[in-house]
Amino acid sequence: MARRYVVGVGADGLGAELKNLIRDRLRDHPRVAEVVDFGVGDPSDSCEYPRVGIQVAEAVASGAIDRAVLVCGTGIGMAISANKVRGVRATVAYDPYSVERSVLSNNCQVLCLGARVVGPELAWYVVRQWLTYEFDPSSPSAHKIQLICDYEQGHLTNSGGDS
Ligand SMILES: O=C[C@H](O)[C@H](O)COP(=O)(O)O
Repeated sequence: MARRYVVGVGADGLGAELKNLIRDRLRDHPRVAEVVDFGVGDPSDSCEYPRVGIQVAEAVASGAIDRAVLVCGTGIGMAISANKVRGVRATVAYDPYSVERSVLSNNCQVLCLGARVVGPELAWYVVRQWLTYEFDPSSPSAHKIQLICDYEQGHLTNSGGDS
């Protein structure tokens, strides 16, 4: 039996309409146990993207939600904001390979989309594909994620590479 996720959704005004569409469709998705909507719901809402992105990422970090979809104009501001929260890995991705690797290589819990970049059906396709993947903690990628976690905790001492 495939795991079912508690999925958070959030947006600024530019992303509100696409976020609402994704939210409504996620509610009927078999891999989704619950959808938590962090707003904003109205395209005229002037709430800045970092306020929503950080709030949603903190919910991921605390374990209140498993994964999240964040939408702004490009997805970029949401990804930057969410990645500031310790333990959270967020990415913008649209092509199938990047969507797959964002989970299987990078264990990203947050997918960010740009409402001014993709249409609603491609966005929904990407979200559905993203839900099919689950990170394997025993994979060879796991220790690389651990290095990021170590850095976040102040424990990464080597600079790596050729130095
Ligand atoms: O990344 C930021 C988003 O695209 C946001 O929706 C718009 O930000 P701006 O108003 O600063 O361009």
